[in-house]
Amino acid sequence: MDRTLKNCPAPAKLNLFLHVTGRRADGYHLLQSVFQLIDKGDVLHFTVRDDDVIHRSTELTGVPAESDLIVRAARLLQAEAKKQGKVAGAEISIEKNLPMGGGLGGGSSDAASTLLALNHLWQTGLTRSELMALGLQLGADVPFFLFGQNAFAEGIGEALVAVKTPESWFLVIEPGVSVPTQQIFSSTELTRDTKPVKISDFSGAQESFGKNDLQVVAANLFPPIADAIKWLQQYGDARMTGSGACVFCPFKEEQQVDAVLATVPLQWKAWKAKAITHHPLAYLLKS
Ligand SMILES: C[C@](O)(CO)[C@H](O)COP(=O)(O)OP(=O)(O)OC[C@H]1O[C@@H](n2ccc(N)nc2=O)[C@H](O)[C@@H]1O
Ligand SMILES: Nc1ncnc2c1ncn2[C@@H]1O[C@H](COP(=O)(O)OP(=O)(O)OP(=O)(O)O)[C@@H](O)[C@H]1O
Repeated sequence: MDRTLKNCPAPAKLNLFLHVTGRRADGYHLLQSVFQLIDKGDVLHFTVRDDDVIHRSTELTGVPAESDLIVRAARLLQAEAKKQGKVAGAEISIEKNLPMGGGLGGGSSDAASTLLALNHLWQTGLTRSELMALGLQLGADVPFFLFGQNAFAEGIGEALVAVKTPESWFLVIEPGVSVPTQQIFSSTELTRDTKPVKISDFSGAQESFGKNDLQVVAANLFPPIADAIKWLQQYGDARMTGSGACVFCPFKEEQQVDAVLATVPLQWKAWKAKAITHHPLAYLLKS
């Protein structure tokens, strides 16, 4: 039985497009989006404890341990372990690389990797769909990371179908602001009536498909987002991911990204990432 899992990746996602098609009675929005995994993310380390303490050994500025999605994910799974009569505790440390409030799904991916790693270490044996149901309690983006591959998402983001996406490189700009997702979704400026599309519309598109309906709202509220989009649009179809703040542009070749990366104004942090097809921890659920 493994007692440690070190260097567990928690990859980021990009929303290749994000359409808001309606609103549920509880205020959550109906979306259509394609979620793309990329080879950049946070890194988590887990060690099983002999007691039932869940301890986060890394400080995360602005995120107390009890509200950290990592700790909350561990506690949800611990409750399942307890039902099985198990004593389940863990020591967890984090290398946080993704910006918070960046639209890259960092916190959600951390939570998903925690569920995958601890389900393995504690031998709780939950299935993928059981973990996805637990994850949805933590946030609309968590089920996607547990799904394990690029997906066309509907519902509030939890109804997922695997989709093939182009082999791409991305240039990502962090505009230096943190966007509260709830503020964007609750804006009176947000349009909520984009006409529903079919997966085949996305798959059959030769060029970049759709738009991000949250972008206009976020860019108006946070001018650095508008500035980053305007700058990156010189090189292609630049757009925002999720509710922002990060902005990305796809390229076919790595050399093209490198060339543009070298010219990004110093005011922004920018990096390149490659599209990946599967979640790097997906193997934990295969056996
Ligand atoms: C914008 C996206 O990142 C796109 O992938 C997600 O829809 C947001 O996912 P998330 O960060 O996991 O979001 P949650 O933590 O579940 O929700 C944050 C807030 O965003 C709003 N929210 C979120 C998802 C959704 N489909 N409709 C919403 O209206 C709700 O007001 C909610 O209070
Ligand atoms: N482990 C965590 N990592 C990052 N943020 C966390 C974590 N746990 C809780 N949070 C809280 O969640 C908020 C949103 O963080 P996150 O980085 O996931 O945003 P995001 O990338 O915009 O996500 P999304 O694309 O899902 O909207 C943070 O501002 C922070 O308060």
